[in-house]
Amino acid sequence: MTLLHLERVEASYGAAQALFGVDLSVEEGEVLALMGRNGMGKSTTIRVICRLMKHSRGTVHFAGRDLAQLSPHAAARAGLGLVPEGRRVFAPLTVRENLIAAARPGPWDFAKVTRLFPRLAEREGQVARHLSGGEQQMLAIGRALMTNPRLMLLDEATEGLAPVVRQEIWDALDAVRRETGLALIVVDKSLAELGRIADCATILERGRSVWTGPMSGVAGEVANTYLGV
Ligand SMILES: Nc1ncnc2c1ncn2[C@@H]1O[C@H](COP(=O)(O)OP(=O)(O)OP(=O)(O)O)[C@@H](O)[C@H]1O
Repeated sequence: MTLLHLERVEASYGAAQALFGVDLSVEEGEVLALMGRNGMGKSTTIRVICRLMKHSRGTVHFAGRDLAQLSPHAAARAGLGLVPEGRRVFAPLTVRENLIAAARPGPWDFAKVTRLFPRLAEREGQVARHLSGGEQQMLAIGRALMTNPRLMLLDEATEGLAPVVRQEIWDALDAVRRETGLALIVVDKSLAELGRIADCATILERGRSVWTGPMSGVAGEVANTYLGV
């Protein structure tokens, strides 16, 4: 079943149009890599899906529902779990408080999230501002999982982290998708790491979807033309 479907979506920042026609679909249990060079509209697309920004044209449907009139809060309640750019956690709260504050009913709870990220279990009483960057990112992912989303969106979840920590996060996401079949949209610069986890890809160029296909197709001429790699 199609979980998320965007058709000819356009969106602007004031007078500056950023999206000119984004089409994408995510099926239940599917991992979609949203790709494109810098400034091509990936984060804006994520914002539109999560209702942090309104679209001016086109349609956004999630689980059969038109999202046009939804607030960000209502979108979260409808099952969209965002891990935003820049590791947003509540700095003065402990790891446990951060997780519990996000909790909504479903299979993901404190025990399950801390089994996925044992480092969070070890630091459950520590305030978030004293965590390392990687631990803060694990906490941001943990918070999104605690909302028990139907679709989790990760915008540059491993940016700026050491390779060993990146690996730990990708392994955890891989386990989430294998064990629970949670659908994901992942934005990341690393083609190799996306190749490990994504089933399919949509590539944006200047705010438009220009290529959609299986992740294995993002190689050779496609990667060269649209991603410059
Ligand atoms: N807050 C903003 N105000 C005005 N324009 C913006 C704003 N944020 C992004 N833009 C513009 O919208 C376009 C798409 O930006 P967006 O951040 O969605 O791209 P991106 O593909 O996520 O890029 P990156 O890989 O660099 O994060 C760009 O031209 C960008 O300059």
